Amino acid sequence: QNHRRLSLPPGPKGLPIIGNLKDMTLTGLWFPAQKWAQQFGDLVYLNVFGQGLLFVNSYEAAVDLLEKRGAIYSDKPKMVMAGELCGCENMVRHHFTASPGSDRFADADIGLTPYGDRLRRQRKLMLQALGANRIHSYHPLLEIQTHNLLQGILESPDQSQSIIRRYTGGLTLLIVYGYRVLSNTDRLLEMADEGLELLSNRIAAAGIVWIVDLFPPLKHLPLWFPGAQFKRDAAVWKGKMEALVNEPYDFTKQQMRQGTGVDCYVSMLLDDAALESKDQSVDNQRDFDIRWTANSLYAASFDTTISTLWHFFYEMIQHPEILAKAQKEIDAVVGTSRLPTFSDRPNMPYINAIVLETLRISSPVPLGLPRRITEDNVYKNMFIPKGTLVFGNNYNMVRDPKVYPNPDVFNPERFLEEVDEQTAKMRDVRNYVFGFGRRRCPGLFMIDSSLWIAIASMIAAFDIGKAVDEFGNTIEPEVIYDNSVFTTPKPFKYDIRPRSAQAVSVIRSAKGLSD
Ligand code: HEM
Repeated sequence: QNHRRLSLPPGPKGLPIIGNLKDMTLTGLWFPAQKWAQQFGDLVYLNVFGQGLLFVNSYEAAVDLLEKRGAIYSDKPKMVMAGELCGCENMVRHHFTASPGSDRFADADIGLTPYGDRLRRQRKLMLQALGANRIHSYHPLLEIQTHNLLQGILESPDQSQSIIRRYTGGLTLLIVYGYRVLSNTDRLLEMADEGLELLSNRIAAAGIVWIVDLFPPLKHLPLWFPGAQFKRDAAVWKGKMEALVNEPYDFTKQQMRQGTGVDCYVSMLLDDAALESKDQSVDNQRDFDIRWTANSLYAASFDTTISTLWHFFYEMIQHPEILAKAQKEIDAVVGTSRLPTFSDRPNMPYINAIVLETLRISSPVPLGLPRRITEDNVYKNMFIPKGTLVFGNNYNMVRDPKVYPNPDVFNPERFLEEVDEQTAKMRDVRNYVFGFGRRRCPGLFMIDSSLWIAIASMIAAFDIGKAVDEFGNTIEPEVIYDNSVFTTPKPFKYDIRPRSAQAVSVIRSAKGLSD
């Protein structure tokens, strides 16, 4: 075809056969990706062993390709390792990858187009239960879970890092399954943590190119075969991933049968389904879809939430003046005799601006989750071959100095400036960090609420500053990334303490999970 003569988008030069393998980093791929964007422009193309990788670096190009041409830019990479071998095919369909045509799918999807139809069905469920008009149903749970977070930090400020991890995992288990995590050694929480570690750093990491994904016939290697370690790993990982999907889901169903459940993602959807169905039962397909979407939510919300919260702490430590200004706003609106609630939100624009700036500076999924283009395509005279993996480089977009002057500085005020409508639209960070078009993050209303209440409550209750070591020296916090998909920083030390004796009693008396 003629357009095959057009040139590919520009990018760093690769080597024969391995292509740009050496340019790929296992962690922090968004850093070189930003440099390539500055050097080569809106589209950057690389190849690894002949597999094309396209980085979409500007909002304009993301809208043109990922939204307007969504029909061919919304597929997910086929990852034999994550999907077939590790058993994640049903979950990763929306989260990381897709593996159409597997047996398990065929069972539940007779007569339907395997890819498009399932995706539409499952996204509909997620938007139904997590859409703007349902999100207020979760507010009581979010407030209670946040009180638990504050109480945990109050009792053990030195362990606030692990308390935040527990809060984040527990938050998702609570809103998705109505499951209350009451101890650090909760079994489901530990299972989920391990499953996620496997998924994002081992199984489906964006920077890792599994040899079996490049050469799918390798999946037939016998387990004992030298070099088939990936298959042995996969067999173990698969069992773990399946337990992670089934156990919490079965818990919710049991609670519902006993009449002891709370309103959560799974129970709301099962109730909706039972209302819709004539015989009051939930059909297998719906059951399957709810089960797997629920699990995807866990995976999708954990690292993203952690990333935002740790960046929030880092910025508060670096900018005591911002923390003080935020506390002043809270004291004026909420007072000091109670904690903030969602009804205070409209009256606290500065806290809102901190939430937006935290989302911007953390860009938790900096390169989006990879898509796969299903047809050859031409854009601005550049040829993009079918099968190319496509990354929406939102990390670069939220650092565009034309839209966000001094982009590397944490400055909530940028969201409070009076600007014309067009500039305000371009500055809306939610247009970037949640991705684009048909695969845009369905959790954006949830995170908007959960992040707001967590940030507002922590600012109301605590002073946060630099930690001091045993010799009295200040410890400078440092953000070091050790994840390949999300901007989750490694833990760093900080000092956190209640603002006053009154804050202590307000925190202690707030309604928590065990009340
Ligand atoms: C600050 C927090 C979050 C950020 C920045 C974020 C960002 C993203 C991004 C960039 C994508 C890929 C979109 C694309 O391909 O264009 C995504 C997908 C997704 N997110 Fe989020 N997310 C966050 C939190 C959450 C939460 C809390 C949930 C669940 C409650 C969630 C559920 C999902 C799901 C299920 C997908 C896959 C959608 C699909 O492929 O169709 N996310 N998210």
